[in-house]
Amino acid sequence: MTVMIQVENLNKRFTLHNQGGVSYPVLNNVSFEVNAGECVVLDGRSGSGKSTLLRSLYANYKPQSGHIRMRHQGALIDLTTASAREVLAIRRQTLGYVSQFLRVIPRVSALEVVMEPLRNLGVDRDTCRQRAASLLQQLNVPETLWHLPPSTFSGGEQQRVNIARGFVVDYPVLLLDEPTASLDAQNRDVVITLIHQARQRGAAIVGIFHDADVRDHLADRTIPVGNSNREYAA
Ligand SMILES: Nc1ncnc2c1ncn2[C@@H]1O[C@H](COP(=O)(O)OP(=O)(O)OP(=O)(O)O)[C@@H](O)[C@H]1O
Repeated sequence: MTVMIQVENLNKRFTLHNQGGVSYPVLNNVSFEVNAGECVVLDGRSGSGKSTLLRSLYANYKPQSGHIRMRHQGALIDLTTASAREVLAIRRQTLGYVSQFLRVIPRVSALEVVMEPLRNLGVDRDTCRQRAASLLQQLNVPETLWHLPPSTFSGGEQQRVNIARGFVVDYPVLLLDEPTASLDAQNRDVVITLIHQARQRGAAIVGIFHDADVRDHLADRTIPVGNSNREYAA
């Protein structure tokens, strides 16, 4: 078994500088590992820190202490000490992240939005276009929308464009924050299939899924997230 993600004694605390510096812990000594070909689901009540953990795994948040190691080109690299340049390289080649909402870029078509991560790897335009079109088709995004910027798309259409963008590269590690939240049953099943396929090709997947059905279909394991004894400090 190949360990792809190794989290060790992770501590994350937020400090609200505009609220008199009040600070509170969200993640307390979190440790776990995820192997290639495994899908683990973060489990905890609302506000327990699931998204915070996922964003920390994407190096959006810097923890106060602990380690987050990702296998990138064969070696485990600690994201908590990696340089900005290393983090960008890891995101480009190794680490995919599907957030809850699409970050809409004005004037850029849905097809281009989906193609971009593959283009950034130096893949030729035709291959990128074919791969992006195939994903948009699978996710039932009507072809009439492909050449329009997604800013006017419905919530579910934007989410499907976001999912296509997240799956256009065969990332070795995938982080999924509620990818099925605004989807109907048919499209939810397409996303479940895409996640299954990613797992089968050996991706390590960490997800947040509130839908119990989706969790049951996908979870090899759940990782409890939570801090029942939050202590506030000024
Ligand atoms: N950027 C931030 N600054 C300050 N506090 C934050 C920040 N992000 C999250 N928090 C706080 O950290 C706690 C955990 O939030 P988080 O979004 O990780 O929870 P969650 O488990 O994903 O919740 P949900 O299931 O409702 O989406 C919450 O109390 C939230 O208010």
